[in-house]
Amino acid sequence: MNPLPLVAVAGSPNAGKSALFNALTGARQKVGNYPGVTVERKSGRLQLADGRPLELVDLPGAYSLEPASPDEAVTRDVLLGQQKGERQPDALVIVLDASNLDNHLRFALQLIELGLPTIVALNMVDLAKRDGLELDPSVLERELGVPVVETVAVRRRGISELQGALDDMLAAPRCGVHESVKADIIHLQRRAREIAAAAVIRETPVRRWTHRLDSVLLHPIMGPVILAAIMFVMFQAVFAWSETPVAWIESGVAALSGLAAQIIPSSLLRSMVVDGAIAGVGAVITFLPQILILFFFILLLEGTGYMVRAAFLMDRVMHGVGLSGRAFIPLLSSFACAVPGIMATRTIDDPKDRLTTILVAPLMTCSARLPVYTLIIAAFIPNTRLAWGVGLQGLVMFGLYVTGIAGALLAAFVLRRGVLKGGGGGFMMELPKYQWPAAKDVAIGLLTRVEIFLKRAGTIILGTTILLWALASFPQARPGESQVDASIAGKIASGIEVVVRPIGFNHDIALALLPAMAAREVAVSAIATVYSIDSSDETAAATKLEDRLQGRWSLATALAFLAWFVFAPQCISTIAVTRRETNGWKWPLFMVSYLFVLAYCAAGLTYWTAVSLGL
Ligand SMILES: Nc1nc2c(ncn2[C@@H]2O[C@H](COP(=O)(O)OP(=O)(O)OP(=O)(O)O)[C@@H](O)[C@H]2O)c(=O)[nH]1
Ligand SMILES: [Mg+2]
Repeated sequence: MNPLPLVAVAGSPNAGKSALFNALTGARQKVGNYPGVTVERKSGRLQLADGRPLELVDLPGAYSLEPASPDEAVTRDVLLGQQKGERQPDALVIVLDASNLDNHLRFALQLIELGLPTIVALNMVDLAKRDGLELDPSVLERELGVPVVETVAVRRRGISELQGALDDMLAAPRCGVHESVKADIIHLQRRAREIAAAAVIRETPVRRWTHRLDSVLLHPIMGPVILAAIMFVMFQAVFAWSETPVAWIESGVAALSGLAAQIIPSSLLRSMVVDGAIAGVGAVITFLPQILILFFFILLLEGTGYMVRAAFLMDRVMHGVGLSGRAFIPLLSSFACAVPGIMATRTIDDPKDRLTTILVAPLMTCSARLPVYTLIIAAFIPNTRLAWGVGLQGLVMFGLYVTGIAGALLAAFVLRRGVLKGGGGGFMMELPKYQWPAAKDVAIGLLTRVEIFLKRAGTIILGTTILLWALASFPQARPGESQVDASIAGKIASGIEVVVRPIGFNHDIALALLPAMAAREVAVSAIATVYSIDSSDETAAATKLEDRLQGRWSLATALAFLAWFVFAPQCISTIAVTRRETNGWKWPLFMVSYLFVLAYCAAGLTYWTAVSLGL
């Protein structure tokens, strides 16, 4: 059978390839206003006018066919048909950023030279126009020898024209120009500049907006102040905006729990559903609004192009500790989850640089820590307003994030002077133009978060919680004895408690630590489940988790627990992805050990400081 025609979407970073891919296939690839968003090939289907299907692949952006980093190598291998288990594409769609034409044409010229049937999508013409730049696509068509279609991927403008051009091209494949450009980079650059200059119809010299904004946002003093202010507002919002939706979810969970208790006759099954599944998973689900608020901000900052400026501002600090500017984006992604963050280090070319970034990535506060932080903060930090209406709870959260970042910088500093000594690459990425983020991108980003979160809750968190419920329910306690203390889980926890008592941890925490390795949120569901099992009477079951914690833990213990979670590598997926990305067990083991040691010391230090302060 004839395989589907395979068409690759290729071009320089941040040209809008993924946006165009999404517009053509209806897929939901991540789109963000900075280079290096896509680091793996992704494929999708679309239909040609005659009903034939076509396979489209979205590739990581590259500056040339000579790869500088692992993600660019993926692009080269796919395009040259050297990727294992994959055929060479039958045709190409090259995406160009109209307002950055000479830079992007350089790679395009190399691609056209491959001799595959090619279409050029002259993308982002809206931004070019906004900045006073008008281009003539027919000149480009003539110079490049391939069809050129103007597009605005995010508004779906030019998409049907592009689809038409694909139809024509696949009906009668026609190769690109053969007038070979000398392949060395100087010649390519010169030729690219000539073509770009020839295509200009009108250009107003001011690229106004970007310059004006950058003079403020990248200002050596104002810049960092604004960055800190933005982060600060973000964490305030996490608490300030979430109250109402959290209350809704809480009452929903309570209603469900009551309903289940009514329907299911008193039995082990009822305990499993009410104390295990609903109490445990319900306690975690409550934190969805906070996570979404945080991501709303992150998506806005990514979409506007501000994130790369933040990287730029941080570049000096990063260099100071021996990380490259390129480490910023992977570390930033790690605020969502260290797994994609560690994968994103493929954009870093220097191996030691990359390894350092991988090893410190788990110190960035991932969204799985948010439920743990929020629960403890809500229970132990009073909701008071300090000067200028700043909330204390948000301030503590901000502090935890900053501690994680400081820990990462410190760890990188030590690693770069010890085991991973060596020069760092100084590559800084180009700054994208500012723009309003597309509402759809933000919506898709949030939806993806909801999906990921609910999937985790329904699988790994539910599974671990039920397992813990079983371990905490058997063997059954004799009358007068606490069920949890009598159970297998209780016995294991007592063993762990011996190790963690010096840093102020109690039996509850010892019990939560092991299952929380599956996912950090399980710390919350584990505590909720255990309390639920231990309080058989109805009034206690209605008490909020926070209130029960207040009754059982000291403030010093709670703070030590927070400090532990800033550092501890409580996540099997992170360990697994580190093993995969470093091809062996050496580095993941190293990572786990140093992080546990750090966590233990930090928690101990916090506990004893708090105790000596009389908290
Ligand atoms: N105004 C405007 N913005 C666009 C257009 N196409 C893409 N964008 C935006 O440009 C940014 C980059 O788009 P992506 O699709 O992530 O770019 P990419 O080429 O896949 O980038 P990498 O995966 O990093 O190589 C995003 O913020 C998009 O929303 C366009 O035609 N007009
Ligand atoms: Mg992309």
